[in-house]
Amino acid sequence: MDKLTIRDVDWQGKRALVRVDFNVPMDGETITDDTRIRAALPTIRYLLDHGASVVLMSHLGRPKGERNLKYSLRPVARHLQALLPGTDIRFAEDCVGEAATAAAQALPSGAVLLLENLRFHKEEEKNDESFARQLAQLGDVYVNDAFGSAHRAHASTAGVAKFLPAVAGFLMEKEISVMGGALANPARPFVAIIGGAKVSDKIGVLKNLLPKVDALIIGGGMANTFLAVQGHTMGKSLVEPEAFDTARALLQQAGSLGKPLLLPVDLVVAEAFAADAPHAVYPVGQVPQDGMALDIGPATVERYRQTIAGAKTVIWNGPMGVFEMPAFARGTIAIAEAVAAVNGVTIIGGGDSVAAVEQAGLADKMTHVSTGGGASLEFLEGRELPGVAALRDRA
Ligand SMILES: Nc1ncnc2c1ncn2[C@@H]1O[C@H](COP(=O)(O)OP(=O)(O)O)[C@@H](O)[C@H]1O
Ligand SMILES: O=C(OP(=O)(O)O)[C@H](O)COP(=O)(O)O
Ligand SMILES: [Mg+2]
Repeated sequence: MDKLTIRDVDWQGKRALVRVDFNVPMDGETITDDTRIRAALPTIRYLLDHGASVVLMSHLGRPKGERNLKYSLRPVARHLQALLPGTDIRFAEDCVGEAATAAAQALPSGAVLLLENLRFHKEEEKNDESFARQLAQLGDVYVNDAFGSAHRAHASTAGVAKFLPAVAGFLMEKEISVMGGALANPARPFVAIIGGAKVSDKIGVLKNLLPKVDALIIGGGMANTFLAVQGHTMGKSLVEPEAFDTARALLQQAGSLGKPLLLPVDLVVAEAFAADAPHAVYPVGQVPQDGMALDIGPATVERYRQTIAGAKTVIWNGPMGVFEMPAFARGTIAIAEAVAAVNGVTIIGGGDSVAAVEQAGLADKMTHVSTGGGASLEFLEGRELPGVAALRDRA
């Protein structure tokens, strides 16, 4: 990587302001997968071992600029304490203002302060300059270790780098080098699998991804929008009409490139978005008016499995269904098994996708488990990520 890293800084007596991606999947106050927290530990440990104090900042979920304790990072601070026993871990109720400033100033070397959710302030996602300056006041050197958020140009991922020396953490460095290496000249067939719920967020990436891959497999919430564009009734399923034009253009692009773009042929349809909702398998086109497609069906799994089995490189982001509910986890687990069995390079990324693969016990069967979903897609697209661009170039 052509960026400075934490190895290039003398940390003795300095306060490191570190952007991490602690946007972990939660069930109430329980962290259901702590991969993203554990992935930041090498950076945190290095800084502490080299005489720094560490101020951590992150977002959690999408609280839309308002303080909402449902999205508090306090449970994450407790978990971090369990992962780093013997380390002084503190928590500040706000990421800016008096509470944050006083706590940062009082922080002795060897101690860690986690700030409350950055997205409790609308200025974060707006990349507001004065908000970025307030964050910058909390440290001497800025470290970005939040690969999972590096595709966002927010105050904590980009703006803050204007006001402090800015370097990469070990996770950021590792993600960029592993993904860059594996995908620079991918062995073929190269198959991308895309699912999940951030449809309008991620659909734009597919346009640049399609020419690079040999087949594009679409499942999960993402598939519903494509099926709707093809004229199928989707009942009460997650569908994003604002993404219809992009989906239509992609179907055309796939046709003119002669690239297989695989969509579900059957779906697991539930009567409600609930773990115990009555559900049944329906062929695409027969989803009842009041039904919700919450997983791909068995015939779809079989088709996807065949394409995956022949792949030499696979990149996967986004679960095939609402895997958090066991009744709708089958498609995701079956696809995870198919990817795990591939004799080639397999990269799975995304906070929720990684949780699903961990839950299936298949994470160590993958070549690389990335902390970034949207970030890895944009990286793969060939874009320079704003969170990386903002860091200091190696001279
Ligand atoms: N058919 C579907 N309808 C609604 N939500 C879905 C569907 N399929 C998958 N999801 C949801 O998508 C979420 C993950 O999406 P996303 O955040 O884009 O993936 P990742 O975190 O892996 O990048 C999961 O919480 C899952 O329940
Ligand atoms: O969870 C994340 O991305 P992912 O769901 O694509 O893996 C990142 O923390 C970014 O979150 P955001 O998509 O709300 O900016
Ligand atoms: Mg996610």
